[in-house]
Amino acid sequence: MFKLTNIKKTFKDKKNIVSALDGVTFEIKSGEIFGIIGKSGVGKSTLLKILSFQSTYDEGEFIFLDKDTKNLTHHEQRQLLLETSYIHQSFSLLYNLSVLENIALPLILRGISKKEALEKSKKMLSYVGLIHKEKEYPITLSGGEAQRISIARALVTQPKVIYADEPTSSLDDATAYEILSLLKQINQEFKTTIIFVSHQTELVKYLCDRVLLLEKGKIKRLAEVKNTKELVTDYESIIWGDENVWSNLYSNW
Ligand SMILES: Nc1ncnc2c1ncn2[C@@H]1O[C@H](COP(=O)(O)OP(=O)(O)OP(=O)(O)O)[C@@H](O)[C@H]1O
Repeated sequence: MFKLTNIKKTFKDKKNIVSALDGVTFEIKSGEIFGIIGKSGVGKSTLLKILSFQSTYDEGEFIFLDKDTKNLTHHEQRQLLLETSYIHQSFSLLYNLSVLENIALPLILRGISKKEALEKSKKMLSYVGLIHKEKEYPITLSGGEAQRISIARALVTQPKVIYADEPTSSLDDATAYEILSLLKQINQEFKTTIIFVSHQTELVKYLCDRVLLLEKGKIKRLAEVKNTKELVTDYESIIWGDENVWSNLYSNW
């Protein structure tokens, strides 16, 4: 689905030239949950911005859905973008729209009638378990609820890929696992490719099929993770349950 070959990206400020990505080559397969990790400043955000078409690259080749992304027309780029969705650490909900309207927004922006958009959004709201919140405004939501709404909004357009940029960084552990379980469920049910950037290593191990470790703009390691396929539905069971998810996570890394 994604094929990057020798991607390079530098930033220039008044004094320095910073090599943010220095010859990065890898592929992401359709239906995969792919993690990107590394210390602060190694190039994770730069890579995610390139993968999600928010930033250009200086050298190399980036193929997405069999299309070379270098010389796309505005229309071609928009068509590719329509296959993608993004969830953020800060949820990025619009606070003057209701929960349901937030979810419907990407559909309305794509020209779908408000009636149809709201119907589809209600289904998504049920899917993420928050139909009782449809008339509420984001200010009333907990962090976990807000992220579920943001996931519903990402999913309502039936994207081929969801970019998840530190989506659990501002959540407590239990809620973070619930959110990752939801992403795992989405991946299993809809075959959505998920690209997950996080510094929370245990969560990366829980969620991802393969993980890319960046160091100073280069790939240090790219390997499969023997993650558990279980969905975490009950936090207590993680710690005290017979099926000890924690020990699976730790022993397989
Ligand atoms: N717009 C920019 N202008 C100048 N330098 C930049 C810019 N964006 C990133 N950089 C530099 O590129 C390097 C990689 O930055 P990047 O944000 O990709 O790292 P990161 O791994 O995402 O870090 P963090 O985990 O702290 O977000 C850093 O040295 C950073 O200072």
